[in-house]
Amino acid sequence: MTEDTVRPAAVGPTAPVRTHPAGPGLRLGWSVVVPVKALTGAKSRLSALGPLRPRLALAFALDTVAAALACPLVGRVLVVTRDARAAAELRALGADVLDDEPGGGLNPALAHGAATAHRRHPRSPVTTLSADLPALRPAELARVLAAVPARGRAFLADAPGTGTVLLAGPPGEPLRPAFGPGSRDAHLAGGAAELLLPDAPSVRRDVDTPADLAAARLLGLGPATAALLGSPMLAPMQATAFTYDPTTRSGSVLLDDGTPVPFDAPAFDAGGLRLLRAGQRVRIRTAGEGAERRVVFLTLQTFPDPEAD
Ligand SMILES: Nc1nc2c(ncn2[C@@H]2O[C@H](COP(=O)(O)OP(=O)(O)OP(=O)(O)O)[C@@H](O)[C@H]2O)c(=O)[nH]1
Ligand SMILES: C=C(OP(=O)(O)O)C(=O)O
Repeated sequence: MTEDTVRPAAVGPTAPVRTHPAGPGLRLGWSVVVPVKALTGAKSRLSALGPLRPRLALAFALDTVAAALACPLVGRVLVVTRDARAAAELRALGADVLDDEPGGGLNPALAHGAATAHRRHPRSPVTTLSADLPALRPAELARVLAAVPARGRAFLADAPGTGTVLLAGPPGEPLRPAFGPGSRDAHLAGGAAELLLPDAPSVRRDVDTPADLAAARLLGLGPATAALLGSPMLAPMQATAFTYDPTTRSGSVLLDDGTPVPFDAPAFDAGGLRLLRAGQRVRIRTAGEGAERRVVFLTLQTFPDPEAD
């Protein structure tokens, strides 16, 4: 079976462009449902960022929602979250916020958000949008939404091609979300059409890992994420390896003023090293202050830094 035959529902940039019969004064537009996990548990694969991780998850959501609200085809953004801080900051941007009931995780949250959107705006098509798209550009989102066929559900895979960043459907049609590992295949198997757009890298660039963050930087980060990562604590600096435990892949470095700063396995892994010896000169990035300060990225001075501008 060829790749094409296993994608019977695929549509591409030549698919008919959907238009909406918006009369004068009517603001139909897409309803965009954005799920935002409670910040304390969000983005666990970015744990190398230590205390910065929840703030980064919020910055991703702020940049995603701001870009969606700036998209000309979007009528409104409905955030689904149980996080009070995320709710307040995203509401201030102009999003509507729903509580994360029934609290069963991502798919029930999305089904709840989509059902509410259908009820409140029955003539609008509905799409989900992941909240971890810090490089999202409004014009690229418009290109994707314009390519959604008028009938049936359609989805856009994430940049690695295994997950899903967006699942869309016509007014009134339940979205039947199947997010989670391998969701691209699950949505395809469930009968949704795959959108095959060559030209929407910022919509597909979800950020789960430090390498994803480096890729998003190259596309251009939104203002909230850029401001957070531009903080002086995250600037690269030199240090000296002090301790290293190969069983836990954690240890500490000494800054050039003699201050020890710890690192854990995700920070070590982010730099691509296999081992470290006391006394080696390293290049690091740190986050947090005082006793909270820790190394979030570490590599040998001679190795490339994937986060480098
Ligand atoms: N409302 C809500 N959103 C969720 C939930 N779980 C995940 N999300 C959101 O769904 C999208 C995709 O989730 P993931 O990429 O797995 O994000 P994550 O769970 O923060 O990241 P990891 O901890 O690395 O898996 C993001 O917008 C998350 O904020 C949930 O239980 N409720
Ligand atoms: C939940 C998903 O996101 P991620 O792959 O980013 O965890 C998904 O793609 O279905």
